[in-house]
Amino acid sequence: MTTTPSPEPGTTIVRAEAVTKTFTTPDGRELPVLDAISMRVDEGEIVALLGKSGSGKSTLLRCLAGLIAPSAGTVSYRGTPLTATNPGVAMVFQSFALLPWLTVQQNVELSLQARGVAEEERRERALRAIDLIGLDGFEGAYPKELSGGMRQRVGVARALVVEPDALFMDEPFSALDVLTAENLRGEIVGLWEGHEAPVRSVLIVTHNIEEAVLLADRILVLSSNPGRIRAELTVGLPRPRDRRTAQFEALVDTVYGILTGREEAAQAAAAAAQAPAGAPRSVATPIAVPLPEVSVGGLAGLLEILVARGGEDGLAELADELSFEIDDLLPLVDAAVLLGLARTAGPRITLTEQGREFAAADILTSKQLFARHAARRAPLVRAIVQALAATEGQRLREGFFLDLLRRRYSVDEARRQLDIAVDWGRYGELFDYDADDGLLTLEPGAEAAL
Ligand SMILES: Nc1ncnc2c1ncn2[C@@H]1O[C@H](COP(=O)(O)OP(=O)(O)OP(=O)(O)O)[C@@H](O)[C@H]1O
Repeated sequence: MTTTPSPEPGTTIVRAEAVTKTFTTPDGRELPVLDAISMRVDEGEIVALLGKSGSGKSTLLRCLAGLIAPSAGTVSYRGTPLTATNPGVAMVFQSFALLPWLTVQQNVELSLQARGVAEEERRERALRAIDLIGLDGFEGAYPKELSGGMRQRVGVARALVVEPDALFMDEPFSALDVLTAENLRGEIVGLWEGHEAPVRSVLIVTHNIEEAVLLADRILVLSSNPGRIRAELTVGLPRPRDRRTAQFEALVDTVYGILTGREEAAQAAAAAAQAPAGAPRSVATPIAVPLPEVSVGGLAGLLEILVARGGEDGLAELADELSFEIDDLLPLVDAAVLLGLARTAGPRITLTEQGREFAAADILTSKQLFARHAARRAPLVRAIVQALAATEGQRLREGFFLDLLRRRYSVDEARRQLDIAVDWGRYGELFDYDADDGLLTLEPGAEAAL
C-alpha cells in the first residue's frame, strides 16, 4: 500500500445539499428522518457525526455513501452529483459484515475483486492492508477464529485496501469492549496522523461524545425527529489528545449541553402545561414531544442520585460517576425535564422543587405526584387519560392510539411509545392495560390529575 502524501486541506470530497429523507412505513405512512441537511467532508479532516439513537446518523451516512437515495436534495462526490454508489467511499460497519466462509485475506480481497483488480495485485494489496492494521499472520484465519477486535480490524483492512478518498465508519467501535475499542481507535488515529492510512478524509458516526472529541477535527451534532444539523464544532486540540486536560473536558461539556438542548421542546411543553387556566395554550402533542424510553424506577434513581449530590450536577460528571454512556443517561434527563422534576442549563442538571418533593415522598405520595406530573406534562399520557375520560365505559382499544401514533412514528416506535405511556400510566394509577385484549381502562378518579 502506498503512503499517502499529506492531503491539501480544504478541497471538498463529499457534499450534501438540503438532503431530506423520508421513509414509507409498511402501512403506507411517511416517516421523515432527515430534514434539509447540508454538510461536507473535506480533504485532510476527520468529521464526526454525533447524535442520539434514532436521530438519522446511519441514514445520512448511507445517503452520503450512495447506498440509498435522498428523497430530496443532492449528494455530490468531488462536485459530481451521485446517481449510484459513491465511488470515493469505503465503509466500516458496526457489525463487521464479514463473510464467515471466507478467510481474512479473501474477505479483504473481496472489495478489490468487486472493482475488477487482477488477482496478483489483489493479493499483494490485501497483504499490505492486513499488515498495516496489525493482522499479519492471520491471513488464512476464518472470522469465527478471531476476537471481536480482530474482526473489526479485518473490516478496516477491507475498507482501506481500496485506498478510498473517504473512509466512512458507522459506530465502528461500539460492538467492542472498552479496552479493545480504545486500542483500535488509537491505532487508527496513529495511522491517520502518520499519513499511513491511504485515505484523504474520515467520517465517523458515533453516539459517544468522548469518541467524537478524541477523533474529530469537526463535530456535527444531529438533532432528532427529524434529523437536522443542530451545531457544528471545530476541535482545535492537538493530537494525541488527552481526555484528562481541562480543554478536553470543557469541549465534552459543551457538546453535552448541545445534545441535551433537545430538551428545549420538552421544556416548552412543560411551560405550556403550566400556563394559567384560561390563558391560550400551545398544546404539545404526543407527536411533537415523544416520551423518553425510561421506566419510573430509573427516573426515581436519577432524582435520588441528584438529591445525594446536593440537587445539582454536571451531566458529564453524572454520566461518568454512573459509568453510563450518554445514550443511557439522556433519556432519563429528558424524562425528568419533561415532567418538570429537573431543569437543564447547558451541561448542568438541577432538581426543581417538584423533583425534590417527588424524590423525598413515600411510595403512595410519589405515585400521586407522578400521576399529576405525567397527566399534565407528558402529552401521550395526557391524551390517553383525556380520550378514556371522554369515552363511554372509559375504555378504549390500544389500536386507537397506535393508529394515531403511526401517523408519524414507525410501527415499532409507535408500539414503544404506547408501552412507555402504559408503564407511566400504570405507575401513577391513571389507567390500566389488559395485554390479553389490548384494552386500556381509566382508573377511578384519574381525571382529577389533569
Ligand atoms: N429502511 C428504513 N425504513 C423505515 N424506517 C427506517 C429505515 N431505516 C431507518 N429507519 C428509521 O429512521 C430513523 C433513524 O434511523 P438511523 O438508523 O438512521 O438512526 P441512527 O441515529 O443511526 O440510530 P442508532 O444510533 O440507533 O443507530 C429510525 O426511526 C429508524 O427506525
